[in-house]
Amino acid sequence: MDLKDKVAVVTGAAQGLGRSFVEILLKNGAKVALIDVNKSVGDELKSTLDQEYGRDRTEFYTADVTSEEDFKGVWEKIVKAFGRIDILCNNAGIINEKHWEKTIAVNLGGVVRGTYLALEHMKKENGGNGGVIINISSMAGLGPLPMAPIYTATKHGVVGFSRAMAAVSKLANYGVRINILCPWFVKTSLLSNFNSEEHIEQTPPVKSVTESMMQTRGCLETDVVAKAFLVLVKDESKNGDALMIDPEGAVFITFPERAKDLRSTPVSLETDVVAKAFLVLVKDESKNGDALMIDPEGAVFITFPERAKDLRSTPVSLE
Ligand SMILES: NC(=O)C1=CN([C@@H]2O[C@H](COP(=O)(O)OP(=O)(O)OC[C@H]3O[C@@H](n4cnc5c(N)ncnc54)[C@H](O)[C@@H]3O)[C@@H](O)[C@H]2O)C=CC1
Ligand SMILES: CC/C=C\C[C@H](O)C(=O)/C=C/C=C/C=C\C=C\[C@@H](O)C/C=C\CCC(=O)O
Repeated sequence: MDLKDKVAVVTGAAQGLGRSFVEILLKNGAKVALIDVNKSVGDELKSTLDQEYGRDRTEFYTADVTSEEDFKGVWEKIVKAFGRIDILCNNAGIINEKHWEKTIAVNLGGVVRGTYLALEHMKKENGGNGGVIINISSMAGLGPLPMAPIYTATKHGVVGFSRAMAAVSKLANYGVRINILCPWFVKTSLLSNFNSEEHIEQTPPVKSVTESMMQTRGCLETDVVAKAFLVLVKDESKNGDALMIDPEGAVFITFPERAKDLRSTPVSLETDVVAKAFLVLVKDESKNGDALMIDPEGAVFITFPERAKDLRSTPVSLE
């Protein structure tokens, strides 16, 4: 995809990764509508971008992605102002394990809302021009972070939802690609706020797992993650793909095509199988964090990769 004169929308655009996605889109010739709930920081960025790129390349809109009225309202303003939207980056996200309903509303609800708004505008059956949607997950969307189970759940949800919607778009010939970006820890205020504020109630051993991960392998800079984002925007062969990036580089994840393709261990059951399967999970005291899948062929314990890094993948160059 050539980005010259294309129109992009980025949520959570005022700082951190969202700001880096805005800047790499501008550097590649696109016009960008910035959406963020933080008006003061957003206005400040808009004036900075005006000086560097000119006033006609960007607009800033204050909106909360958890609000249908807000998000839909600014979406309609953006279409009116720019005439079209070709790219959407659902980037807005928070981490707060105590106020977990809000975390789910922003990290998953906001992605769902943005994806649906974009598909209604972009899909060819509605007279749209097609386009691409990049949903920002995390490596916590590929492997569980013990100190952030809610955050992990929302990021796993972004991966599952995006892969399912990419399949819908392909089957229905929407002409819209939907891809997922899964970064390691990145130096932004989300990460620093998380470390400094009491978002969660965790025992020391749980906290040390995450802290040791950052200490041993470091954190990414936003501009490196933005290069991975650009690969997902521009590569028109990618739909339903997840690009994972950590200090060792970027790799496309190879997911099993179907649940049946996951590695597994059979479990014997007789009649009344679903209740029997339930009882196995209740009674077997060796099981914790285990998933028992049951279908007409029987019941199997799924063998998940221990860590995101253990998933099959294909390296990609970001130069
Ligand atoms: N920083 C990290 O270590 C990683 C971050 N991510 C994800 O990347 C995305 C961006 O994160 P960061 O740049 O680190 O965070 P950040 O906190 O630096 O920036 C997030 C932006 O989203 C905005 N925002 C928050 N809630 C919103 C809402 N309801 N409506 C509209 N805007 C809202 C904030 O005002 C802020 O400007 C998030 O989805 C996060 O989960 C993924 C992996 C690693
Ligand atoms: C605690 C969350 C802090 C910040 C959230 C940040 O926004 C983010 O999304 C960071 C994600 C980083 C994830 C990094 C690696 C995840 C690996 C998973 O497979 C977890 C698996 C096990 C942890 C121990 C290990 O050896 O990897």
